[in-house]
Amino acid sequence: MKRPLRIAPSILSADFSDLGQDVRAVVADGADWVHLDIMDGHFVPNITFGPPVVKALRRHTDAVFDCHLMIAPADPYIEAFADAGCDIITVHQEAGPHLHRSLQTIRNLGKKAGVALNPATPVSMIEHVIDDLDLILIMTVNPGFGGQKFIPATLDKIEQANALIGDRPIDLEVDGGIAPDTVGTVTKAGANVLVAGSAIFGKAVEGSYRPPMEALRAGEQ
Ligand SMILES: O=C(CO)[C@H](O)[C@H](O)COP(=O)(O)O
Ligand SMILES: [Fe+2]
Repeated sequence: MKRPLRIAPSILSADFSDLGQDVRAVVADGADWVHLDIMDGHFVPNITFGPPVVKALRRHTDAVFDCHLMIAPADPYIEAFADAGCDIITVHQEAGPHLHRSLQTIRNLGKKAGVALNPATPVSMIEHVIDDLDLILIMTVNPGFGGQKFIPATLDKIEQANALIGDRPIDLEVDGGIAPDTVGTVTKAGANVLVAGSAIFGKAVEGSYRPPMEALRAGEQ
């Protein structure tokens, strides 16, 4: 069963002084989801924003908010992000000792549950929670910053995650260094959700995000 290709622009590379406008623009130009990077300055060496900003952005669009929590611990904040308007809540496997509990908390709040794996974390770490997942996020850079170079060693993990998913209705997302020149290999390996920040917000053509998103779609293999 082939999963549909989705483009999820990461607003980490958007204009932080005018996020509402950039979110509206990228959705109007054809984004499937909006990817929100939540960083705490502890799990990753960078700080972004929390539930109040998610809530403020929620007023600008009905698009799916794909929320990537790079925070540890995550559990105390899951409900706040759900209430703020996240649709998909992804926690890192490395963020705490009770992944199964985190995923159940997310689903019990009526949200889709995702797990993210850092480049050094093996796919085998999530074998026993596979039926508790709606999304697997394979980090293709070390989390914390936009504009980094894709790590080719993560391709094997995309293939392994794709095999683990099998026919289950689970999205396979990649995040970091995704650009027209890397889309082919990651989609061939099985990824169907492409997160991209700098390759979309840094590549507008005459103010439109449509051309860079079309360039990503065109790279699918
Ligand atoms: O989670 C992230 C960083 O931790 C971002 O989603 C990701 O880096 C997007 O940026 P780019 O497409 O520029 O690599
Ligand atoms: Fe992300």
